[in-house]
Amino acid sequence: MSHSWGYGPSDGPEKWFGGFPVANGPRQSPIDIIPGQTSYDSTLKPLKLKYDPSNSTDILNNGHSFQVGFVDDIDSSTLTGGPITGTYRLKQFHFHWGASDDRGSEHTVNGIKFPCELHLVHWNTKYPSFGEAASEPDGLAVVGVFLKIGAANPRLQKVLDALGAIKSKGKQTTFSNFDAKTLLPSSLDYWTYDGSLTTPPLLESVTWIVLKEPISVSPTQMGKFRSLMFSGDGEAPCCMQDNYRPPQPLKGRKVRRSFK
Ligand SMILES: NS(=O)(=O)c1ccc(C(=O)NCc2cccc(O)c2)cc1
Ligand SMILES: [Zn+2]
Repeated sequence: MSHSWGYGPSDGPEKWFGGFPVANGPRQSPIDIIPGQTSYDSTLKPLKLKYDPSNSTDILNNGHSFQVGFVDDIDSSTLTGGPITGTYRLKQFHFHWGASDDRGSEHTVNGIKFPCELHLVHWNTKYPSFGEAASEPDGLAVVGVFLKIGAANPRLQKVLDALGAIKSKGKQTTFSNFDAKTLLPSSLDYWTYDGSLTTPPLLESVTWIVLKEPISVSPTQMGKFRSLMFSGDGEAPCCMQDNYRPPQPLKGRKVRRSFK
């Protein structure tokens, strides 16, 4: 069965059920977060993100987005606290964005789309590897951060300046000494719910932790995201944009919040 999926009319989110039936499962992501329908949970702990800048390794165009990878064979860049128990290791971060500034995020808030959304992907160290954790209901934790149009964000610049070297699918280059913490907003207030990967294989193994406060991005910086290609060298050029899955049915799930 061909597992080639994408975001176009013939291979996009409305077509993923064919190859990945879990697409219509009970805990799919993303979702529309309706703040008035979330429950404040005073037992939720503060998020603890401890990222070691020396852990970043590379930046890769994987044909769906681009991701910055981290060394994850020791507990040096970790997520603890929040809604999770135990220690989760940072494996990579990546983004989803639109063809124009009016769309691009995967999660929405009261139906509002942001132009971009950052995902910091972590896996539960009670399992031996990311791959094994990815098939466990408590295997992954992804921190989602919204990007909102405003002043240029200097903390994004190092990432954006590297995109020229990974324009087409499969391109990869070294990316060292990047402190992922600099991408976080000042407040770590969050919403949390049980969900899934938002791309195939859509595994229902993600504890989602979506920060309430967005970080800024300028229209020019958004243009740099859109300079990437879904396509590889020698293929028909296809701009990397609108690489987001729309919100999925809540199916009775509760969304909790860490703040009053
Ligand atoms: N957009 S997302 O954060 O939900 C997301 C995070 C990671 C992945 C991912 O790692 N996909 C590749 C994969 C998935 C499961 C097992 C694997 O070995 C690899 C996909 C989506
Ligand atoms: Zn993502």
